[in-house]
Amino acid sequence: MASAQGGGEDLYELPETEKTPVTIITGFLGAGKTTLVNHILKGDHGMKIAVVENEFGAVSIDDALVSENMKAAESIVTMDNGCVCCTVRGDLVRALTQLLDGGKKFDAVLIETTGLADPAPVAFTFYINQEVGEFYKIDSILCLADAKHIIEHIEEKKADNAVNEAVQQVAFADRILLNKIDLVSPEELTNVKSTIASINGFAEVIECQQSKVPLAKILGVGSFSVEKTLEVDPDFLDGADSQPAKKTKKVHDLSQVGSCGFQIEGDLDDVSFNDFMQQLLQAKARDLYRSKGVLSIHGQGDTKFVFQGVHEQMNFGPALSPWKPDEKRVNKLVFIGRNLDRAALEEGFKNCLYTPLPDGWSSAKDQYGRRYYFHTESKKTQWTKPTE
Ligand SMILES: Nc1nc2c(ncn2[C@@H]2O[C@H](COP(=O)(O)OP(=O)(O)OP(=O)(O)O)[C@@H](O)[C@H]2O)c(=O)[nH]1
Repeated sequence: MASAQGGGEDLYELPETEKTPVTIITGFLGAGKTTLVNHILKGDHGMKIAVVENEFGAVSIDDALVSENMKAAESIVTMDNGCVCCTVRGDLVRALTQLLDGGKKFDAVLIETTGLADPAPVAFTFYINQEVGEFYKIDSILCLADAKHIIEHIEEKKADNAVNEAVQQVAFADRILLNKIDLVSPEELTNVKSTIASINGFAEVIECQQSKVPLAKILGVGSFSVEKTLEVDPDFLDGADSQPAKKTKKVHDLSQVGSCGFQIEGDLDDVSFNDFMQQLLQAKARDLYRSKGVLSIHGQGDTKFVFQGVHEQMNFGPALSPWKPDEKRVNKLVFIGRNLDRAALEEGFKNCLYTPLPDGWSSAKDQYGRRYYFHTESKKTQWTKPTE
């Protein structure tokens, strides 16, 4: 068998203390993983940290949302070729070996998995791949849990042979950051803590907001233990000494979960966009796990807007930097969720594009923020946008 930290014979030459510690950051979509990565990078630790990122979604938005803080990372490798747990032996191995090829020595590596990743195959990579196992060791598997939404995801029914990613993420963690406690009542907090404890009674649970936790509690903690992992998943190391294909486990079934990414050039009409999002949330907040966008709004000069949503929770505001003078105004939007109607979403988004009004028409907003249209000469007034 290949090297197994905390057990088994170690066939690799590099002593454990020389290996680069890797923190695997898991947690369902929108739980606060990127917020945690930013918190770590901004920390006053003097460590050289590399980040391996993985996005589930056709349009890459995270770059626009986190670029400023990411400058603090020594190196960033992005894997956008599907989900890290499904392509694990390809993308992840490549990303980690790419860091080695760069010749820099890092004090820590953070792997931010997608919210839909099953952490087991990610951790397994450290045992199946000789080069990865030789130079890296898992320091800890951290799971971000959104105190407001995690129970919903844990209770979600899956096909018999399919993994519930939210359960797996909690089960495999050796540290659980129970985030967004500002969004729950004390009773809800107690309830979510007992649900987590019923899945994983071994991991330390740290309550937090905005993923803010003392770094000493999460980095260099050496809390990953292969023995504990084997308690959760007795088959964890099956196949580690032979072919990866031997490891047949529950399937990672994302058949109903999809990512819809759209890009349109131009400016958006703010009222139309608001209406579009409100209607979407009214109809689908439960199924809409995650939404992210970068927008150019008509009448707002060079301000670039970003928004981030987790179910019905939406944050909207100016981006870290404005549109550059020569930058194309491309609005990007990504929705991730269950049973999403791509065509309807695309149509709805396209209808938000600002188009000039016909001659003589003007518009204003009433006291409720609703837009109405009026003809400057005839004084005709209407709610719908005039076409001529
Ligand atoms: N109210 C509240 N919002 C939070 C908290 N922590 C993070 N958020 C917000 O939750 C949203 C999602 O946070 P991210 O850090 O992007 O979550 P993520 O897990 O990286 O999301 P994915 O990469 O899409 O899976 C953002 O809008 C954050 O600002 C918190 O403690 N309270």
